[in-house]
Formats: sequence, C-alpha cells, structure tokens
Amino acid sequence: MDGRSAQGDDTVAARGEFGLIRAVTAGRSQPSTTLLGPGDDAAVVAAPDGRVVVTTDMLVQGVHFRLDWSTPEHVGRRAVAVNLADVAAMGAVPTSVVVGIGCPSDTPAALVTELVDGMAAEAGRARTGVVGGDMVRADQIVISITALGDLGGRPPVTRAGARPGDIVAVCGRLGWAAAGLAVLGRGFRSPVGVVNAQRYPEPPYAAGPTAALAGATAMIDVSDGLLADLGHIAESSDVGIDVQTDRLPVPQKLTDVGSALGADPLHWVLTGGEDHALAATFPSFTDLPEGWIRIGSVLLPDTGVTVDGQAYERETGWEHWR
Ligand SMILES: Nc1ncnc2c1ncn2[C@@H]1O[C@H](COP(=O)(O)OP(=O)(O)OP(=O)(O)O)[C@@H](O)[C@H]1O
Ligand SMILES: Cc1ncc(C[n+]2csc(CCOP(=O)(O)O)c2C)c(N)n1
Ligand SMILES: [Mg+2]
Ligand SMILES: [Mg+2]
Ligand SMILES: [Mg+2]
Repeated sequence: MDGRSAQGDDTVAARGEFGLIRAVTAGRSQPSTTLLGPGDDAAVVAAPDGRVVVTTDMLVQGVHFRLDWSTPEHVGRRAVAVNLADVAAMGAVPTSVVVGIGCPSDTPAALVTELVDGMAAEAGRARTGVVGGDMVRADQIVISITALGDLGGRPPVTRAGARPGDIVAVCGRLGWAAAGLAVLGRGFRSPVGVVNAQRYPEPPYAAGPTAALAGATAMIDVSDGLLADLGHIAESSDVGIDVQTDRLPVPQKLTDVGSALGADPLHWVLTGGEDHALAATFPSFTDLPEGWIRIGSVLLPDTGVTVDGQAYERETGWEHWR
C-alpha cells in the first residue's frame, strides 16, 4: 500500500466486507433528516421542501490524493467537502451523504475506518452525516460520494442566470491548494498552511445559501480553477466575464511560496482548483454578504472570460486526461 503498511493482519480482507461495514457504521450519529440510516437496502431521508439537490464527485488515489501526502482522514474529509461544496454552490444546505469506497485486499482496516472518520467529521462540520455507502475491492483507493441537499424553499442558483451588468464575487480561498500541490510536488512538507489546503479544502458552505438569499444570479464552486469555472458560468449564461486582478487579493503566504518555488502566485489564484471557494454573480446594486468580495463584472456575450480585459494565455484550470 502507498505510504502505509498493513498493521499486522488487520486488513480489510481479514475483516471481511460485512465486518468492515459494521466497523465503519457502528456508533455514528445521523443527520436529523435521516428516517432510516445504514443497514437496509437504501437509506430513507426527509426532503423538507419536496425537492432534492443531488450531486456526486469521485476521488482516485494517485489522481486526487497520495497517501504519502495526506492521511486517510484528510482524504475522507476532502472527499465529502468537494461534494458539499457543490451542494452549497446550488444555494442548498446538505441533508445527507452516501459514500462508496474501493480498496485493495491488503489495505489496513484502520485506513478505511480513518477514511470514514474523516468523511463523517466533514459531514458533521456541515451539520449532516453519512447515511449509507458501499465498499468493494479495487486496485487502488477509489472514493465516490453522493451528497443530497435542501433548497429551503428557494430556487436553485444555477450556472445559467448571470446577466450583463452583474458583478462577479468570490467567497473563500483561491490558489492555496495549488500552492500546496507545488510544494508537495517538489518534496517539501511546509509551509503547513498551503500544504493542508491541498490535503483538504475548507469550503465556505454557509456562503452558498447566504448568496442565494442575497439574490445571486449564478453560482459555482471553484474546483478546477477560477477562470475555468467562471468559464462554465459564462458559457451556461451566454455572457462574458472580466476578472480584475487589482480586486483579487494575492495573500502574502502565496507570494512567499511563489518566490521560494519560482512560481507566479497570481496564476495559482486565477487557475488553481481544489480550494472550493464559491464564485457567484449578483445584480450590480447588491450589498454583498459578509465574506464575499467583488472581483469582476459580467459583460455582453462573446468575450469569454478575460483578465483585465485580455484573454488569459496560460491554462485556465485543471482538466482530466489533458
Ligand atoms: N457521466 C456523467 N453523466 C451525466 N452527467 C455527468 C456525468 N459526468 C458529469 N456530469 C455532469 O456534468 C456537469 C459538470 O460536471 P463536473 O464534474 O465538471 O461538475 P463539478 O462537480 O461541479 O466539477 P468538479 O468535478 O471539478 O468538482 C454536472 O452537472 C455533472 O452532473
Ligand atoms: C496526486 C495529485 N496530483 C494532482 C493533483 C491536482 N488535481 C487533481 S484533481 C484536480 C482538480 C479537481 O478535480 P475534479 O475535477 O476531479 O474535481 C487537481 C488540481 C492532486 N490533487 N493530487
Ligand atoms: Mg464533478
Ligand atoms: Mg462544482
Ligand atoms: Mg464538484
């Protein structure tokens, strides 16, 4: 196993599938919307306003995480966080999480229980919990999570509602995980601020519903990179978007790491994914909610996404298979 040797014979194979399920489900609390939790063919959860937001995202060992960079708890935490960020980006609050886990036979059972501890802890941070899942054998660790959410009676905030004249704003960190990836990729383990940001994001979950209440016209979580993800809003809404770099804070920490590694910190802020900040558009008269900062403007269609009025010449974000 990458970064981890089996402690004695306590592998997932020794526990067996059902022993492992007992181990990861025993004594876990359930979200208040759970009518029937783990243990049957499916969970039953309440859908308070009659509509359900549902989203799914996977993490694959070697592609999204390495166990010599992150602990199993970090990985579990991150796997849930990336999903809850998508729920928040619709303007919803999460109501439940379902977790699929694949791993090799010689995986220490403790690795799986720590992974699920991280998942449950992150779900708990967002006042929800794990209501079910699945565990299978795989050649490497694969995680597939589904999260459900509740809109609280509001319409969903889609990617398609931005209008020319709106303002563009973000809430949450940008560029930190990308800086951490550069640090880890060069074999370093500090500074811990950016390294931990790569290990697990801290998305501003509550800012999603707050933005919806404030009248956000479109919203997305920044998973692949600010410019790439604003590009999804621009395309879905048929608008242009300009980002003004004089409004985009480049934290001193990123400047320091950039200097040490010979990298441009603004590039991390503009194109780094995995921090799962929320980016949204609002009518121009909006008093932005606390924590949101204006970073640009929505323009007429056909300009795409520009930075200070110019096309961005480098990659705008992460793409699998590129
Ligand atoms: N295999 C698929 N079948 C149907 N829809 C899909 C499939 N893969 C992705 N999608 C849909 O495409 C849209 C964009 O997916 P994407 O994964 O890029 O969004 P995201 O989760 O916000 O981004 P990220 O994966 O970077 O976090 C989503 O609505 C998603 O449900
Ligand atoms: C070991 C390792 N190598 C590379 C990366 C970088 N990385 C992987 S996925 C992704 C974007 C979001 O993916 P998705 O679209 O699947 O949500 C990024 C920036 C990493 N985190 N770990
Ligand atoms: Mg996705
Ligand atoms: Mg998303
Ligand atoms: Mg996502």
